[in-house]
This record gives sequence, C-alpha cells and structure tokens, in this order.
Amino acid sequence: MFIAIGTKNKAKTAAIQNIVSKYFDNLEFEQFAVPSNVSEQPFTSDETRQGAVNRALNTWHASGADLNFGLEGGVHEIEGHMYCCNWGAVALKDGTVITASGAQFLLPEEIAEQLRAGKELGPIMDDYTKQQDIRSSLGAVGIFTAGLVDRTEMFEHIVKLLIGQYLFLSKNDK
Ligand SMILES: O=P(O)(O)OP(=O)(O)OP(=O)(O)OC[C@H]1O[C@@H](n2cnc3c(O)ncnc32)[C@H](O)[C@@H]1O
Ligand SMILES: [Mg+2]
Repeated sequence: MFIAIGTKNKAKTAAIQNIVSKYFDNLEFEQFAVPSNVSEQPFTSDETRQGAVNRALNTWHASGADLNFGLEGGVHEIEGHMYCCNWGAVALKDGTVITASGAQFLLPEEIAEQLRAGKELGPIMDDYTKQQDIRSSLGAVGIFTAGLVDRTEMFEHIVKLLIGQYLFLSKNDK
C-alpha cells in the first residue's frame, strides 16, 4: 500500500506513520512538500480545514497513492480567546476526501497578541521557548500542556479518526 504524506514536518509525518502502521501491512511511505493554498497562518477553523483538504488533494495529484494525507494547524478566536485548532484530510485513490478535526487548546494572551499582530505561531513559539523548530517536535500543544500531549500525539488522534472513517466506508461499501 502506497501512503503519501503531504508535508516534510517530522511531528506530522511521525503521526501518520505511527497510526497507519498499526492498521495496514506492506507499506511504502513518501513525503511530498505540497502547498496548503491557504495563509501560512490560517486564522479560522474553516481555513485550517481547507488547508488540510488542499494538502491531501495536492498530494494525491503528485503521487496517485492509495492514501494521501494532509494535516494542518491553525488558530481561531472564540469570545476573545485564541485557540490553536487542528484538521486532517485523507484523499483516497479515487479522489474521495475524508476529513476530521482534532484537539483545540487555549493559547496564552501574550501569544494571541503576537498572532493578532500578524506573526506566525511557529516563530512565536521558538522565541517563547528559546528553542528551534518546536513545531516539529513538542509543538505549542506540548509546551502549553506541560508535555502531556505533544504535536505528534495530537495529530495521531486525527489520523486515527481519518483511517477509522475510511475503514467504515470500505466495510459498508459507501
Ligand atoms: O511544514 P508544514 O506541514 O507546513 O508544518 P507547519 O509546522 O508549518 O504546520 P502548519 O503549516 O500546519 O501550521 C500553520 C502555522 O501554525 C504554526 N503552528 C501550528 N501548530 C503549531 C504548533 O503546535 N507549534 C508551533 N507552531 C505551530 C506553524 O508553524 C505555521 O506557522
Ligand atoms: Mg506550514
């Protein structure tokens, strides 16, 4: 089974490899650096979902693989509070797209202010932690949950939802 991954980000890639390997055999993985065709920093849940769908479809066009994954992180505001939100999509070999969203968690106001000023969460988190490339390891979620949930674990849940929906559709011949 050929599995295409629409990112080079290590945290997202690990999530896809970890979960897909649990449910399928004879796997070949390949990463594709495809565009999301949305803002570098999505600012609504809708835009974040669209980024995941675009990545899945762009990966499908590039690979023709059996399963084509797109994962996207973004932020959105509810009643003045800024949340990080996360979406995933998988495009099947025939172009059908399945979507699922994942965890949302509150970002501290000092992070929210910088996002409103137009900065991206990735560099904001590197400044905040004085570390490099946090988005490829713990992620903002890892930092703001004291390491209880890292970015890979958060995306693993989304990938599990996507594969579960795919298996349901296959079994029920939908
Ligand atoms: O290489 P890609 O796949 O693009 O991975 P990415 O880390 O840039 O992730 P996204 O494009 O999906 O996320 C959109 C923006 O939000 C940032 N971001 C999202 N979730 C984050 C997290 O948990 N930690 C740090 N930055 C995050 C990210 O750096 C981007 O600026
Ligand atoms: Mg990105």
